Amino acid sequence: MDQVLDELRRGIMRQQSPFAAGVFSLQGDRLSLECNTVKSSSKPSRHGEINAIDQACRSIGKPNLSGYVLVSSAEPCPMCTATAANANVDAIVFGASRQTVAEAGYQTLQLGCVEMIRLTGQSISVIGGVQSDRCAQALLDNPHP
Ligand SMILES: Nc1nc2[nH]cnc2c(=O)[nH]1
Repeated sequence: MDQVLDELRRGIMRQQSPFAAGVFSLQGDRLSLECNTVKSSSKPSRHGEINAIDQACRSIGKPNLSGYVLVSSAEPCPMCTATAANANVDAIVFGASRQTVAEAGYQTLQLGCVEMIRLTGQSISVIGGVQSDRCAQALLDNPHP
């Protein structure tokens, strides 16, 4: 999560929204580390998690991340959770909750990551609240304009 928070700060310095994510092996080796690029790309789908999943798949040359974990600074939205499930990640780890994302003024679809994974029927572990104070602070310090 430390690396993800560093990437979030790099994104803020590039005038991006305060979200970042990475894909790591179960041993902790990094496959990708990306920030949200919705603003610079004008594409609503360019969440940090989508960028990290895309880059991770590109780096291994296949759209399958089984054996890998998605780590995100904030609770993945349904779009990102579905993409992680499509890529067969083993687990999703996140920091700030969707309630904090909403509190900072960013749009959130009120379907939680755990509920979304349950709907997929896949057995993907979800661990929320990791370094949640630091992740929440990064959002609240950089609210939606
Ligand atoms: N988790 C997450 N929530 C968001 N809400 C708006 N953008 C993002 C993003 O990149 N990640």
